[in-house]
Formats: sequence, C-alpha cells, structure tokens
Amino acid sequence: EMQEEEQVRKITCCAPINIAIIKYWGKLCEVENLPLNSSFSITLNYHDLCTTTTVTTAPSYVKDQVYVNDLWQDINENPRLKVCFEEMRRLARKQAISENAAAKELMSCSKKIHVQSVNNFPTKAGLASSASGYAALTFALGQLLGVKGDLSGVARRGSGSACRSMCGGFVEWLKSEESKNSTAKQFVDETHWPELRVFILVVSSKQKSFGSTVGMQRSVETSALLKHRIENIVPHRIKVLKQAVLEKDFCLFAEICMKESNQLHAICMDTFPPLRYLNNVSEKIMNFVYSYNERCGSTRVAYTFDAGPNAFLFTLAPFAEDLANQIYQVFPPSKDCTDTFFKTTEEFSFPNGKIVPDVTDCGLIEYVICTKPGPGPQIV
Ligand SMILES: Nc1ncnc2c1ncn2[C@@H]1O[C@H](COP(=O)(O)OP(=O)(O)OP(=O)(O)O)[C@@H](O)[C@H]1O
Ligand SMILES: C[C@@](O)(CCOP(=O)(O)OP(=O)(O)O)CC(=O)O
Repeated sequence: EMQEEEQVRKITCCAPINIAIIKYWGKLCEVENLPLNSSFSITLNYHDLCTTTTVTTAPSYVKDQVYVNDLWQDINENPRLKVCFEEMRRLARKQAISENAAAKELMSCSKKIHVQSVNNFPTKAGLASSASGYAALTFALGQLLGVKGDLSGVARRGSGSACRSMCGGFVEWLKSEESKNSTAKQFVDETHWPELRVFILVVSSKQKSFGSTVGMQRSVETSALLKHRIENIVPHRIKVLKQAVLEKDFCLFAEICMKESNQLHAICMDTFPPLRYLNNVSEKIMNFVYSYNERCGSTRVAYTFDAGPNAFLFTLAPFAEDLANQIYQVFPPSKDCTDTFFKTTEEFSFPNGKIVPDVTDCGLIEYVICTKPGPGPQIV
C-alpha cells in the first residue's frame, strides 16, 4: 500500500481566457483547427477569470476520466478532448525515446489520467471557456508527463483560440498550412502596457448563439467578404496593431479593435443564411462607446465582440473609474444586483451599492467583470 501511495501523482494548473483583437474566423483545416488568417489577442488576468485543472495518475486507474465543473465527459464522444490526450502522450513518448529513457519511463506515458476541471466563471455565458479549458488541460498534461517545449499546437487541436491562452500578454497565432507552424507566440508580455484595463459586460441573454465552429464553417462556404478580408485586410491590420501596441497608442489600438469587431460581424451578416451574434443591448453598448468618446473629445474606450452579445471594453487606468460610473448610469443593474454588479479586485470606488437611477431599462447588463492583461498558464 505504501508503494501504491508513492505512485499517486497530482498536479493542479490554471489557465486564462483571451480576447481576440484581430479575429480568427475561418479554417483551412477543420480537423487540425488550422486558421485561414493569423490572429492577435490579449490574455486576461487569471485571477479574475480562469480554468483550474487537476490531473492525477494512480496505479488503480483503469481508464482516462474527465470531469468539467463536476460533470463527467465522455472522451470517446468528444474528439477534441481525445486528441489532446493522444497528442500529449505522443509528444511524451517521442521525448522519452529521444532522451534514451528507460523502459519504465516510456511505460509511464501510457498511464491512465483523471482530470478535474472547473471554470471560475459561468461556462454557458459565452466567455471563451473552451479557450481557458483546453489551455489548462494541455498545460496540466504537459506538466504531468514532463513534456518540454511549446504546446500551443496541442491546445489548438482542442479549440483554435485556446492556443493563444498558452501565452501571456499580447499574443499572435500564426496561420500556416503546416500544423507544426501554426502556433501561438508572445508579442510582448503582460507588463508591457500596465495602464490597459478590460471591462467585460455580460449581457443578459438566455438565447444560445450559434457555435463558432459551425458559424465559421458556414462563413467560409458562403461569404465573399471573408475571402477579401483574409487576402487584403488582415495582414496589414496585424502590422498596424503591433505598432500601436508597441507604442501604446490607445487611439490607434481602439480604432483597429472596433473595426475588427465590426468586420467580424459584417462577415457574419454576409454569411448565408446570416449569423447574428449581437443583440439590441450589444448595439446600445456600441453607441454608448462612440458617444462617450465623443463627449470626452478623445478615444478613451474601445469595444470588441466575439461570437456572442457580451462586450469586451478596453480603457486606460486613469479613465476606468469614470467609465465604470457611466456604465452604471446608462446600463443600471436590476434592483437585486446593485451590490454585485461590478466584479473587481481593483481598489476603484466603483459604484456598487449606489441607488439605482430611475429608469425602466434596468438589468440589460447582468454584471461587469473588471480585469486587465495577465500571464499564461501557471502551476497552482
Ligand atoms: N474547463 C474545461 N475543461 C475542458 N473543456 C472545457 C472546459 N470548459 C469548457 N470546455 C469545453 O468548451 C466547450 C464550450 O465551448 P464553446 O465554444 O461552446 O463556448 P465558449 O468557449 O464560451 O465560446 P467560444 O469558444 O466561441 O469563444 C464545452 O462544451 C467544453 O467541451
Ligand atoms: C469569434 C472568435 O472568438 C472565434 C473563436 O473560435 P473558436 O476557437 O471557439 O473555434 P474552434 O477552433 O472551432 O474551437 C474569434 C477569436 O477568438 O479569434
């Protein structure tokens, strides 16, 4: 029994979500999640939003098991989960062989693994849980099996956007016809632009939007605008965005960010039948951003939307408090949510608990998560 106990190994890791500024929309290869265009994202602080994944091996385990938020997952029915396990074991074996490992170590690559994964945010809210989920799984398996090197290509197999969550800060995911070259690379780390703040406006909506995987498939088949974007717009936009990030030029950053979001949703409308991810609250948020900037006489806030109605707003630290107050005025919480409307670890005097303004449109936004850029996956 002593010996059995010694062979139990357990590692816990967490991984962040990321928000794309230059959007990934369209695949060259469905099986490998190879993108038609390069994309660029910002990894968000895992203290605010993360997936925490524990992987365990023990002599008594007879098969792999995965639980997400305490729900059992059928690995055989989920090719994305399955391929992450297969790829990680393949890399572990390859490494063991190249290091002339003993037979015992080679054997350990096939040990059965139990996975417990939890998201510290609502999985159904459309907050990129697949990105943090597959990044955490890949990273944790890498730690358990001792696999060295870049594992973003494995996370990519789980979900395309997950590869970008394998790096911290500002990240580029390169397009390539070759699987081994379509990986995520850090452009600059999370300390590069310390003033940058992110507000995630979770829009109340029960409607489940059309998944990204099938959505982009339909766009590739039917949208001529997608083809134009990939060939003529994205390459130049990534170059300009990188310059804006390097120079911390918020005005230029904001323009590219909003134009990219608009283009993604224009392509969705150009898709046939069209894909509609934004709702009337999303539209109101966009109008709010433009009129706020107008009133300030300069660009202080930018929005971006993925395949859902939630808004990701960017601003700079000196404006964060005022922006929070404006959000509270224009999109007041419903009466029972005033104390928990802003979810923040910052020490701003956010208007939590203030009296709800007398307007009829309360509760259009369910809650707001205040965060900033953060590092990549960590061992807990
Ligand atoms: N912690 C986790 N570990 C492993 N897989 C997860 C985890 N959380 C979510 N997933 C996987 O991600 C899927 C949800 O991804 P889905 O693409 O529907 O939503 P999303 O990630 O919020 O949106 P998007 O990927 O479009 O940004 C779940 O069905 C599950 O398979
Ligand atoms: C709109 C997006 O969020 C699309 C994300 O798509 P996914 O990465 O969820 O798709 P799969 O590769 O099929 O899992 C834009 C982005 O994150 O770049």
